[in-house]
Amino acid sequence: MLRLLSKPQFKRTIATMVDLVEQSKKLAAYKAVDENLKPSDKYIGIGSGSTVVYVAERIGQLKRPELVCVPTGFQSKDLIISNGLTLGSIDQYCDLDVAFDGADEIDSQLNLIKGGGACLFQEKLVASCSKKFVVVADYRKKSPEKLGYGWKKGVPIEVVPSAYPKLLREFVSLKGKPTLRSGLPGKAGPIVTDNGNFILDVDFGEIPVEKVESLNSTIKALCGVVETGFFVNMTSKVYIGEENGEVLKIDSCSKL
Ligand SMILES: O=C(CO)[C@H](O)[C@H](O)COP(=O)(O)O
Repeated sequence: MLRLLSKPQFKRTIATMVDLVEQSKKLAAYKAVDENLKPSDKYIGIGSGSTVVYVAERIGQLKRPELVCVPTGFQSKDLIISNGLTLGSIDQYCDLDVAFDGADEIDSQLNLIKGGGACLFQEKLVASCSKKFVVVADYRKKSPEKLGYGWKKGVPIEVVPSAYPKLLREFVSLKGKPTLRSGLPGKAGPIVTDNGNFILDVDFGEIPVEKVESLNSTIKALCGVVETGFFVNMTSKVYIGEENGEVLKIDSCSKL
């Protein structure tokens, strides 16, 4: 029988759910750092988002002043500095030992959708400069069969501002539903990325694992596209914090 929760009960339930998600992010991030940051590593990529906050926190606790951390955007730079880590930039250090980052969705081949925080270009640059790309996420991000199953906001695509009207048309021809990401409520008009570009969120519905790579290539070939939020064949390992407090570790041999 359906029982309605009182307002305080509802608030407590939401608070418990939020705690559970935060806890799972932290457990995944700590384990990923502990298992992947080797004593010989020196150059580290630090991604963006709320899960990577715990990656930076953990690395900060290790007190390794020799580490140089390369950010994927403004938030990430701030995280590096506030955790007492040494900041580098990708144009100084383009040969990284390992990069840690979050994801918006993960399929069974470890393809990702990223860019929920509008940092996808620099995230992909840093990931592609890293020997190992380690993803940290909570249990809500798993969509083994189809990207777009859990993540309903569309695939983030960073575009050159002057090209966006032409790209809106082209995404419709590709059977997508594009939306120019708005800066509201903080800013009237579109979001402007750390690279001075716009973000189009394009809803392609649910995308089967075997179609991700070709869709990504088609989008990349359009004039005006800077980068897509699909990360294909890039992920070395994924650490997922589960609801029960365990951390699921997946690599290319043990797919999701
Ligand atoms: O791609 C990203 C930002 O552009 C983030 O890594 C992604 O949105 C995941 O963020 P969170 O850890 O907060 O869920």
